[in-house]
Amino acid sequence: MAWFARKQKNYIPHEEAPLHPEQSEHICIEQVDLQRAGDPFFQQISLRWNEKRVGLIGNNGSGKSTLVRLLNGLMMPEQGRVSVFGYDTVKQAALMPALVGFIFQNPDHQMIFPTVAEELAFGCEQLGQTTQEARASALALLREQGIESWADRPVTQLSEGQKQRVCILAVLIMKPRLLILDEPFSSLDLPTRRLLLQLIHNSDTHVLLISHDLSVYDEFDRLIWMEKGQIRADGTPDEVISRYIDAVNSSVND
Ligand SMILES: Nc1ncnc2c1ncn2[C@@H]1O[C@H](COP(=O)(O)OP(=O)(O)OP(=O)(O)O)[C@@H](O)[C@H]1O
Repeated sequence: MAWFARKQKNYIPHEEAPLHPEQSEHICIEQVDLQRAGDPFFQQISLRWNEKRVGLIGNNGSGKSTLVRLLNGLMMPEQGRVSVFGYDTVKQAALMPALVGFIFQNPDHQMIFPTVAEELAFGCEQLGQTTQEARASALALLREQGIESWADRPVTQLSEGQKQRVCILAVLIMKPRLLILDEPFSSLDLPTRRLLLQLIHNSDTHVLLISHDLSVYDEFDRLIWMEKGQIRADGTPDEVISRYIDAVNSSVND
């Protein structure tokens, strides 16, 4: 939610957030109930993790997007509690935009500035930098990525993959502690997908990635498989992918 985080008027950099008595290294979903379209969807769902690279898979409608929206405060549990590193997503909702960066499938829904450098610089200004400092930080990041020549390019003239790369950089420059990506690669070719995966792996933030392309989870620490609003499996990517493929094969053969 680059756009969401960066449009917050009362943005509080998480380094300045008051210490919470329950500050923790974990992301926790505790006994959460939630309805969708008036029907119970999550019932007493619980999850807890602190691994750096976590994936989320499941068929269409299984609840992946709903689950990640609980983590950035875009949705609120009806029962139970959701906390990110000890910060309650409801009671401390104002901190979520700084703690949790969000990337959607469609970069056009996230970009709000005319040029690449402005898109990146805005996040730095939110962190308290002056306009000049923010532009210098944006240029430094573009240089580090080998794409300094993009600085003054209009974002409308970038390809989908280039836009998604800028969106990811615009979120990473704000140093969120958790980066959530909801189907970020679906319209991208293989080389761009690999480049963006590398970018994610090189960052030291916690990552939660939703993808229908199972090959992206190769180097992930943990994979969670959702089905009909429940956790069907949770383990290493190899274990969970093999169980998922078996289930898909047996449902196709039924
Ligand atoms: N805006 C909405 N209003 C009401 N119900 C919704 C809405 N969006 C999704 N749902 C319902 O919530 C449930 C979970 O959907 P969700 O989008 O979380 O699934 P998903 O696993 O992310 O699916 P996909 O892989 O298709 O993106 C589904 O039953 C869906 O019909």
